[in-house]
Amino acid sequence: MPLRTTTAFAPASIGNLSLGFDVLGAALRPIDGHPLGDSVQIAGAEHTTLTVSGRFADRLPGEPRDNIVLQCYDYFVEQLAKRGIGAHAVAIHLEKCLPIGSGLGSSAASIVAALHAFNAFYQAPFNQDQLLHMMGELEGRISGSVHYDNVAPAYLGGITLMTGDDQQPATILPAIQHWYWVVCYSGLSVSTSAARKILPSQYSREDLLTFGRQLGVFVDALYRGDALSAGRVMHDVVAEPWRKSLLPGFDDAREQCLALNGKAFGISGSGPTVFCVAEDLDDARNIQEYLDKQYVQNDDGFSHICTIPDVGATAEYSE
Ligand SMILES: Nc1ncnc2c1ncn2[C@@H]1O[C@H](COP(=O)(O)OP(=O)(O)OP(=O)(O)O)[C@@H](O)[C@H]1O
Ligand SMILES: N[C@@H](CCO)C(=O)O
Repeated sequence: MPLRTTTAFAPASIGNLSLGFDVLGAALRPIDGHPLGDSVQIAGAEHTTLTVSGRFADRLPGEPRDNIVLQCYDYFVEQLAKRGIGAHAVAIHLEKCLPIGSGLGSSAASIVAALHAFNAFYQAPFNQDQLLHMMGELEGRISGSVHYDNVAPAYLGGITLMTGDDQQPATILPAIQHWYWVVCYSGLSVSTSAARKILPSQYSREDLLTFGRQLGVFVDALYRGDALSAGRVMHDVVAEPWRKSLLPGFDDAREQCLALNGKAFGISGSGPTVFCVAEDLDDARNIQEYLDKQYVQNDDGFSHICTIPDVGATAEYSE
């Protein structure tokens, strides 16, 4: 059967959700209907090439070999070879719409779109958990340590809980259906690897107990649809106290967004994007307006009001 041109899309995501450092993540879909994420197209070719387009394509490494998408291809081909499957040369095109170092899971969206597209192109040699494991490995190369809290929601959709089990790296939790998630990217860039290096290597017993309690309460609250309890425990004792120094205007933004009826406020992934949960669309619009005026620092910045989609990455074929 001839291999058909394949295009995959993977959405932006929030890592950590404040209370779940490295173990919770959520996919994002703007309510205005415009997709927020990266796309990768694969077509059969004589030589393997990578081309790029999209709003943030000019911020990618100049050398194609340094692009994580080409590294995904090499890794995918290695894994195919282990199963005795030969690879074809392909023309790869990345549409890079997420800003790099934004906290919106930009590298994860490229990785997920690429590996989902390769897998679909080769007619699904890997199952969902195997592919997710590969995505985590590639994300680890970029950020300095393997963490799934962007690749898992970008691939699976929903709110995901990382299990620590290679056989099934993530499981999907129920989302609070009426929550709006306002995300605002300031326009600055924060390197995930640098934002991990500034964190302490050890934490106090008090922080350990807070982390465990919050995570337990949050998961229980999601299963019971208890928005009040879920929102109340969204506090970050692991990263935010250290990372907020990298985010100009963070404390003011939190104070104002909570005063505008925000139910929880925090850093998206390693920042500088922040998120605020609102229960009402008018509140979400007021919060967005405030963040656009006060948190955005330059022309690269933007904001969206989002919900959490049930579906993560998608793939389609064309002739
Ligand atoms: N396709 C790609 N998309 C994003 N980053 C890429 C890509 N290819 C290579 N890179 C490089 O990977 C690194 C990504 O850095 P980092 O992990 O800080 O960003 P990020 O994934 O965009 O962040 P975040 O998860 O916070 O959105 C940068 O050095 C960037 O140049
Ligand atoms: N959990 C990761 C997410 C990075 O986007 C971190 O906070 O370092």
